[in-house]
Amino acid sequence: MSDVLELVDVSVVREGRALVDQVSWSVKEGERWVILGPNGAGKTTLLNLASSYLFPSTGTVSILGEQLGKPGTDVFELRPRIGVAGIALAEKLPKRQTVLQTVLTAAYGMTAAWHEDYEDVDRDRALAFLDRLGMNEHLDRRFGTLSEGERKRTLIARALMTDPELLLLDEPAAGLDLGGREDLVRRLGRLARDPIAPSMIMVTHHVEEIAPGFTHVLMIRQGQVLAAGPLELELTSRNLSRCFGLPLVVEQQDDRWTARGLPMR
Ligand SMILES: Nc1ncnc2c1ncn2[C@@H]1O[C@H](COP(=O)(O)OP(=O)(O)OP(=O)(O)O)[C@@H](O)[C@H]1O
Repeated sequence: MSDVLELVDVSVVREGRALVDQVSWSVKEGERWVILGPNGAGKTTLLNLASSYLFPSTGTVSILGEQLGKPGTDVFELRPRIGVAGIALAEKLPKRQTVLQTVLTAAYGMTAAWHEDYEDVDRDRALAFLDRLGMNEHLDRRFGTLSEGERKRTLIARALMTDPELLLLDEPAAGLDLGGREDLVRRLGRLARDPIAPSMIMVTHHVEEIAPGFTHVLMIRQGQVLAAGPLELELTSRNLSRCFGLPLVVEQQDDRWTARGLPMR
């Protein structure tokens, strides 16, 4: 299996502080990774490196075989090969655009609808992804009027539009109610178990949001990797407690994970 993402001794330094500190990490084709860590740990910084929007201060980052900053690597050719669904993108998308237009514009690497002559094949693809994400009843709704859950599902459909080789999800279940979260976890699970779906990296704050089909976890604290490897080996009470800095018990049941703090004495 080839490397979809490879970080070697990567640091990102801002104002004299390492937001990501000497991180080495590799993601192979077909793997589905979860990044866990407390607020400010460096999760989004890792995702920004993986999306080619941030370059490391030191160390090397290679995405889909292309090393960032190396002569010959063109990030504008690389970016359409990476699907990104996150809050930062949602803020850039026009609120008056319909759900269908929001997904269709991704086929042309744009955020806004410039022209209406999209090809039927693109329209069919957009409709198929929206159906898969349970959005086919909302095709003509304006993006700005969607609920948090509907917005999140639209963004994932949009991220899939360019047929990416790597899919990056930044807290896809944040702000969802219990039903919305469970619906999204089921849909992400179906995507994660699809052998032709892209390699995936998802940032989350909660182990309950890890969908069945995810294979690996990276735990980060204060910019440093505490654990990285297969979920079954690394998502342990010991590692999670070290990561979040308090005693936690993690359990797995029927392909789902839960975590809780131990009572105070
Ligand atoms: N441009 C910057 N200059 C200085 N500090 C920054 C900059 N960008 C981010 N930081 C800091 O770097 C640290 C890591 O940020 P990052 O957004 O990667 O964390 P995170 O793990 O995603 O956090 P959260 O869970 O709160 O979203 C934080 O302390 C943040 O305040």
